[in-house]
Amino acid sequence: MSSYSYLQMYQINPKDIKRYPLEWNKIFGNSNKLIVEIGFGGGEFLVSLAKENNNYNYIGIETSLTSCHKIKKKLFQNNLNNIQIILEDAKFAIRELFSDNSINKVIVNFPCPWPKSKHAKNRLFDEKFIDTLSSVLEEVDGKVILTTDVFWYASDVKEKFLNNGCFEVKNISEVNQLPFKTRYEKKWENEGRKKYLLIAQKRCKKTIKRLLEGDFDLPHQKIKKVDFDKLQSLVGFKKSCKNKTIVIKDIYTKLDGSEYLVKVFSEDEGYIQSYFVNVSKMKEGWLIKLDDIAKAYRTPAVKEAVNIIAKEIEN
Ligand SMILES: C[S@@+](CC[C@H](N)C(=O)[O-])C[C@H]1O[C@@H](n2cnc3c(N)ncnc32)[C@H](O)[C@@H]1O
Repeated sequence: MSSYSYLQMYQINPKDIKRYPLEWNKIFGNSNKLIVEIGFGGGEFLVSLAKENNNYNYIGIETSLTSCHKIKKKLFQNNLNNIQIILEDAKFAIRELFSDNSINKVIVNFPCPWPKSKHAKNRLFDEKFIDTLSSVLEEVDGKVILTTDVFWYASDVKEKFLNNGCFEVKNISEVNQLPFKTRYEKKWENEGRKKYLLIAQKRCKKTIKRLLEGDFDLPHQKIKKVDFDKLQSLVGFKKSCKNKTIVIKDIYTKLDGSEYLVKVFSEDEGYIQSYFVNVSKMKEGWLIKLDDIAKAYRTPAVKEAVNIIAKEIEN
């Protein structure tokens, strides 16, 4: 296992990252091609794939902490060091943590289709995510392999890949079984459902704009004096502008009044983070900064939150 401290099996600590996207070759300690599975669930597929073929590096991305715990056990049991696990929303992780032209295959097995139109925003494959894929997949050879039990979902994703203009998409085909059975495959088999395979292959050169570009210094501001009434009245503050939203939920005070913690929720293009901004007394004036314990990516909304708090409370 590599000595990179920001990737301790699955929890990335943005505080330790000096450069985005991540340098996966250095993390794995070799230059093998990358295969990413999104939503690996029980991890059956990813672990079997990594056991079978050691010539690739594998990355699993999941939003479920339980799934990450489960796969971690399997990695230890099988002594596998060619898999890294990321606990994160794949739409964010794939865009911010992978450079252009860096992933050989993205595999998605039985994603939730979110059938109701009011839930459509939760579907993994939307126009923006497909645009991300058009940049991070390897040119010419890079592929997305989707298996689903829902035909309309496969058709919908196919149309989105075609509309993007960067992909050659094969006809949706019915498959008997995956090379390694997943929990959901078993579940749908027991219900007698069919399985559909969609393969989209990248056919262009593309780059996209990322949130985590530029400077990653700890966001901070200094002011001479604090207006404490204004500070207390910040609870409930909300501001939205240019794909960013900042909401202040609460303020906690140290008993001696020398330090305040402002609880913030912020959103960049749909990616939500929650963290504290620290307001603390210095020898001269006050320092407003992202709190040291915050595990927040230093996105534009996080920087904006620090700037807004400083501006709003200055006396
Ligand atoms: C229906 S389950 C399928 C699990 C597994 N692939 C299987 O076939 O058994 C979908 C999985 O995707 C994960 N998931 C959903 N949205 C995600 C996202 N945006 N990023 C990463 N994982 C996601 C869920 O936590 C869940 O474990």
